[in-house]
Amino acid sequence: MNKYFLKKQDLIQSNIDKILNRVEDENNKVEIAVKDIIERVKKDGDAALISYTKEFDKVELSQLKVTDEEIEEAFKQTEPGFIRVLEEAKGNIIEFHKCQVQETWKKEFSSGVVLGQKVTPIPRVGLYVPGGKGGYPSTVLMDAIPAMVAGVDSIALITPPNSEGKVNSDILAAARVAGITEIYKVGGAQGIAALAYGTETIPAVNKIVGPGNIFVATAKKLVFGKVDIDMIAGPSEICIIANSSNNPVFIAADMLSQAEHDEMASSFLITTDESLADKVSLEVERQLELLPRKEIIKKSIQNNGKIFVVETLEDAIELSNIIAPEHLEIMVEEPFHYLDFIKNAGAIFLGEYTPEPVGDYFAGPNHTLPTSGTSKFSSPLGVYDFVKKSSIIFYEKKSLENIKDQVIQFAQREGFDAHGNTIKVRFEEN
Ligand SMILES: NC(=O)c1ccc[n+]([C@@H]2O[C@H](COP(=O)([O-])OP(=O)(O)OC[C@H]3O[C@@H](n4cnc5c(N)ncnc54)[C@H](O)[C@@H]3O)[C@@H](O)[C@H]2O)c1
Ligand SMILES: N[C@H](CO)Cc1c[nH]c[nH+]1
Ligand SMILES: [Zn+2]
Repeated sequence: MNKYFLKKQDLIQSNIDKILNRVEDENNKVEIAVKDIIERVKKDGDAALISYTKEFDKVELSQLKVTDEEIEEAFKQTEPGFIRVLEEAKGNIIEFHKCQVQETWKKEFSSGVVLGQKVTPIPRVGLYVPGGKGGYPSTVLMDAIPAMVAGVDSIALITPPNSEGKVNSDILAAARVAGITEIYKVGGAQGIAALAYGTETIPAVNKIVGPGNIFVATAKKLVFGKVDIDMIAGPSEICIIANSSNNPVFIAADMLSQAEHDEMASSFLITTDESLADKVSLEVERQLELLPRKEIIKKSIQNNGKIFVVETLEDAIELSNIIAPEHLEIMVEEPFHYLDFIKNAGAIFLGEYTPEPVGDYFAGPNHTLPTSGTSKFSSPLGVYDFVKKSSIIFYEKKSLENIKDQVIQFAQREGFDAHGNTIKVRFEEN
């Protein structure tokens, strides 16, 4: 694994972006391809979806919508033990997300003046659930539950079909557990375009959420404006801060957990201890040979597996804030002590006994998280993503009269007489 020795003066965003290969490429091939896909879906609707599914997922679909019978069948076929796990995870996810609910509020700010904010669920949302090898039933719960807690009325879920033209049965079982019934067998950029612009079969949505590979993340970026999106949730990332007191076996296992997702996933270790860096590097090589997805992992580690050796723990934190990782594990002793200094991370895992996959599957916080440095300005998927707000304003006659001159003066300064007239007609003889 590539090792970098960084001194304090090296900790500059542009340096780190170069090392991480996060430099914007104007000839971005993925973006060019995704633009074409979106245009064709806008023009040809379902026919484009079927054609792209044949090209990318290698399967010819006769229908895009999953039937109720398919959902029931998948649910019945799933081992009861796994349904219980889904139910238990669902319970944890609901409990966590209920804490995010924002209520409508209004209060009398001064006599006869009531102001407030009305919170309303977004009418219709689209959830993306990645295909992946075994599908992502956990993402069904993570995408759907906050939408339901927010009170969204209409929810469509899309996911790529498998080689038999079916949706993975664990995804359907998770959808049944979550209570999602509108499901389409389409993924990638074409699925995102369908949700944004609508096709004969798929009615357009107001907002698209959920993670996916680089094609999905790029398509979400490009349809933003026609619809809202949650964030850029692309290939997974893990960054671990550890020192000599930490176990290299744990660190390597945690790094490999995210490398396993995708050839473009990233795994970083930041440490003050060079001998730990070398132990982790060897341990990664040893453990990956034992894993079934070793070919993907090798590519991911080759592309984006990096170890940074820094001089102090303070530098480690500064570097982590520059990287702004999706997942940050703080393994050092007294991890809570460092929490205040972490500025940018999608999710923060504290201590040696909180490996990242606990958050992927079970703890309750959302696993749909900002990647590629976007945790500098984005948050985990949450109930807040599924609501919008309207301001509430009420003035009694007397209260309006008290402030009439100020409003009229503002209107005059901006040259908007019609604005000022709305006040004048109420208080002056016509
Ligand atoms: N950030 C998060 O919160 C989060 C959560 C879960 C998963 N993930 C990420 O989601 C991703 C899942 O990726 P995946 O590939 O398994 O599933 P995916 O559903 O995201 O992508 C599969 C689709 O990509 C499209 N595609 C593949 N090759 C293409 C090409 N050459 N041209 C155009 N389109 C192409 C196809 O339409 C295919 O159906 C991983 O990167 C994983 O790390 C991220
Ligand atoms: N680590 C992913 C988020 O980046 C979520 C996930 C789902 N299943 C396994 N992992
Ligand atoms: Zn994961």
